[in-house]
Amino acid sequence: MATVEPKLILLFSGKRKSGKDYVTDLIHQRLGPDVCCILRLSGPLKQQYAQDHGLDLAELMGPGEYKEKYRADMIQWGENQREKDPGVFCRLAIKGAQQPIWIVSDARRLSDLQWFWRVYPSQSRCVRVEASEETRRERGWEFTAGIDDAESECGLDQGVNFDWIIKNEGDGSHLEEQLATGLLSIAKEKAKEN
Ligand SMILES: Nc1ncnc2c1ncn2[C@@H]1O[C@H](COP(=O)(O)OP(=O)(O)O)[C@@H](O)[C@H]1O
Ligand SMILES: C[C@@](O)(CCOP(=O)(O)OP(=O)(O)O)CC(=O)O
Repeated sequence: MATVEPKLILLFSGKRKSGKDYVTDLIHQRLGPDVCCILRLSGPLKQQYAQDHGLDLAELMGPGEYKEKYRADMIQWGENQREKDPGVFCRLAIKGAQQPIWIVSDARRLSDLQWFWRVYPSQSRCVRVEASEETRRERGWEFTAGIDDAESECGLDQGVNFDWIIKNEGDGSHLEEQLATGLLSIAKEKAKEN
């Protein structure tokens, strides 16, 4: 099925356990599956990695220790693929998307953002989910050298002027209010463009 030209692309990034999946799931629930879809750059990466290495894809896609066991090698494997073709996982992730709003839940590198800025310059907005290390630890994060100090986690720490920053501390008591305000602001901006 051909990919439909989107009207808006929200490119989410954030540290491990900052709440990227949690927040994007909430937005997806709010807007509904007819209006928006969640696209994961890690989806096609994990699919190919699992196939190449004879691993359990469902486990790799899950939140547990299995993914963490292979994360470092997946990162290296993925970067090797990106060196050959920077947009490879972006193209695969959007394949067949039909909804007008795309939520990319896991942008990690400038090359990810640059691909969307180049191919969909007027539709792409960068969103950062932020949480303190304390909150992230409460959610099960532990600093891991070679991962939390590498491009996969730090690639967007500098040099990006985010269109929207979402603070997702603790139980996210102010999260709903931020989502309502942020989505309304983007909708108003898009309405002015058209
Ligand atoms: N605002 C929140 N309230 C309650 N639980 C949250 C909140 N944000 C994240 N979580 C939980 O924290 C864990 C990590 O969130 P997740 O979205 O998987 O992080 P990321 O995708 O950034 O690694 C998950 O168990 C998720 O349900
Ligand atoms: C190799 C990866 O794609 C693995 C990403 O897996 P997830 O997207 O499941 O990670 P978190 O949700 O942040 O815990 C990272 C990369 O550098 O491409």
